[in-house]
Amino acid sequence: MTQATDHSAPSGQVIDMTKRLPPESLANLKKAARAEALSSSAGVADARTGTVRLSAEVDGQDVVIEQLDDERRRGLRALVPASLTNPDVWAHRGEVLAHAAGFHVAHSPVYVWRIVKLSSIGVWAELGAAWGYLLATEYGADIDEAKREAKKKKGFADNSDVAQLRGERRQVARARRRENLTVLSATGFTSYIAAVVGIAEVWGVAMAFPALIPVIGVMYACGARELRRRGNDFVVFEPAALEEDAPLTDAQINQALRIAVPSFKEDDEIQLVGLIQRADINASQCVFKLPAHVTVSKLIEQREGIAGALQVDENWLDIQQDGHPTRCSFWIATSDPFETVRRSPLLGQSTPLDLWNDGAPIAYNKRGETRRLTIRDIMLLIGGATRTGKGMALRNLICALALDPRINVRIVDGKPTGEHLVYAPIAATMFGRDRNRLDFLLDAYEAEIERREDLLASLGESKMTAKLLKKLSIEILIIDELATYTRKSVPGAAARLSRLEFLSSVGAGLGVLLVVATQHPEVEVIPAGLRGNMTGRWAQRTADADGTNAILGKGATGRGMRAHDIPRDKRGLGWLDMDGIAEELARSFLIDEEDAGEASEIIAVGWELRRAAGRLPGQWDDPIEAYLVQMTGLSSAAGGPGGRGKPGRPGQAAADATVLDVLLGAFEEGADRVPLADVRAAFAAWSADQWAQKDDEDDATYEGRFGKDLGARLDEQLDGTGVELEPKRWRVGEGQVRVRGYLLKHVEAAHEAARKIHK
Ligand SMILES: Nc1ncnc2c1ncn2[C@@H]1O[C@H](COP(=O)(O)OP(=O)(O)OP(=O)(O)O)[C@@H](O)[C@H]1O
Repeated sequence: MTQATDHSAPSGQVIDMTKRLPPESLANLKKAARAEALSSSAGVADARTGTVRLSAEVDGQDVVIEQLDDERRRGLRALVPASLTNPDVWAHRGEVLAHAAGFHVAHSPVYVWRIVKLSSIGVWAELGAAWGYLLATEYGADIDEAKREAKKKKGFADNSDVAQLRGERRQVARARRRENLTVLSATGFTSYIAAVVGIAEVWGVAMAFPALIPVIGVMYACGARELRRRGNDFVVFEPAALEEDAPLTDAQINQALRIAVPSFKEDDEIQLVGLIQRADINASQCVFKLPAHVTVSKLIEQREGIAGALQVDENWLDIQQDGHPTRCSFWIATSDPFETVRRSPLLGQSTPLDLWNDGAPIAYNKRGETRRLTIRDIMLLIGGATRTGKGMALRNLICALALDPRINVRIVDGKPTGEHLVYAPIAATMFGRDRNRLDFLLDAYEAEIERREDLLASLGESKMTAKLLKKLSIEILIIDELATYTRKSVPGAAARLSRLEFLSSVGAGLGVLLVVATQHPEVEVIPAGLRGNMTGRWAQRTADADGTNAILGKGATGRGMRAHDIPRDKRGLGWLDMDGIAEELARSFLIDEEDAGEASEIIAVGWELRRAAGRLPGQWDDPIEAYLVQMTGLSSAAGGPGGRGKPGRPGQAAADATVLDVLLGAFEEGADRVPLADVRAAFAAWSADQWAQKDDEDDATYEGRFGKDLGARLDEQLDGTGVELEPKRWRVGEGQVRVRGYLLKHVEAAHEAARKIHK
């Protein structure tokens, strides 16, 4: 019995807490309780739950929760080995039995034929032996020999010896036929035949069959003995376990290892630890010990051969060391373990996650185990061809990040699709396709790294720890389609790459993390230096082996990680290579935003959790966004005004901004003029599609196009005001370099004139 809880309530009043919970929390609680009960050793709902007794039922105590005594409840069960009470073991045994029964029934005509054949051999051999005994045929050889001797020695036939032997044979044969045993056997045999015929006549042939079973059994044994005497192998019943679709047995494993692993010799055998059990609807698993001279690593090397011997795809097999080098955890599926799409465990989550300790659930491996990315020191690289599931991988990650308010998420999209806009409400920073702004963001990150170094030094810490999370958030920068910013032809790519490399090398210890995704896994886009710092790598289907190696590192394909062989229809499946776990195939969970709005749901929960914690964009002083606003006049917090991934003037909806607003925002604080280069940067940050330099555009063409478009848009906005706004020239620095740009007083005048007319 558990102890009554001390509290101050004067009487045993029952409060129904469930009535106070919101419906989805109640549903989650029920789900958790069910899961907890099901995971109990008995696996039934009442195995761990107890009885609640109210004060009316007990003296002197308010509420008593009586829990079943574990020891008493288990009773004898504690003495029985766990493998015998494990329902998965029984399920597997049931499958083996059912399969064996089906197999042998299907093979019964073959068995009947073999038994009849063997019995016929037995009958024939025994009749021959009886015949020889009764006629004393063993004299035949002696008589022949006597005949040959007589001819050879005297030159003419003297058959006296022969006659003597023949006489002797007749005498012996007659004596044998009169022996009691012979008479009895003959009488018994004829009576037995007469009885069988009688039964067949009276009750039918079917009833006579059981009466024939003993004689068939004897004849079968005689036939088997005869074949053994002749040295012939014979098999009547075939082992059901070795059939292609048979459930896993130790016989199968032994046979497969003998075929595929050279060091596993003919007389070697595995030793099962516990029993084979069902692991999933389509899989079995077991643990076994290997002979001392065969290690698990040898089995892993020969994975492909073992799979072939067991007649399954290599990816349906999982072999892991379990403790010492000769103890193996073996898992095999009878169909593709990644066939079924699994939904994210984040769906229905309503409480904050602790990604520092528990990690973000991003994928499942073939055994169905959840793979978690601990947001502590991870730098993740996701690569793969187009439409292979990189976006889904990021969705799993970002949705989990949204649910931990201690993490600042910054998303820089290199693609025009806007697929990440759904995350804007929780994103501390979010913008797309603006490399100038990314450069500013990297400036801010470098400053943040310095700030953190100073802070840690002042606190006497050398790196980020869980305890520091209260003072310092985790910063995570996610760049989708890295190539937009780092391809060689992109202006500033080399400098940007080296800054990203720096960030990935020093950030981890300071809680500044980097995640990049690309569909161009080429050395030019992800050089070895950057890739080497990425402690997590996830290669989804790539175009070729070079692409795989560019993501996973040199020699990855040689080690069996052939991401280019992943089937096209298995989107989201990839080779995951993370520090701390063996490289393995893993498929991202499905979060269906397109048809079911699931990402929006999770982000809404994250938004609420962050709002309550005061960690929504705008609710806290963000030095990084402040720097971006200072440099560009535009904010990209929560995806900028309106959450459209386009930076805008702080406090203004991006959709409503005018070219004059953006131009005004391009002036640095206190500056009376702005050079055209900064104006172009501000416009590109506002709307990259329209104002940023295109990849195939040289500087002169871009500046020409920009000037023309800006002039036209300003004229349009100033139409009817009588005001004209043109760039001016001035000289700067010692060299008196000529610069073109706008003067603040002109822009302000134009802004005011336009405001009046459009009011
Ligand atoms: N784990 C998964 N389970 C089921 N479907 C998935 C999974 N991962 C991706 N998909 C589906 O595959 C398709 C492509 O996914 P996604 O958009 O993530 O690919 P991508 O590599 O980001 O594409 P792009 O190259 O266009 O950016 C989508 O329809 C998505 O729903």
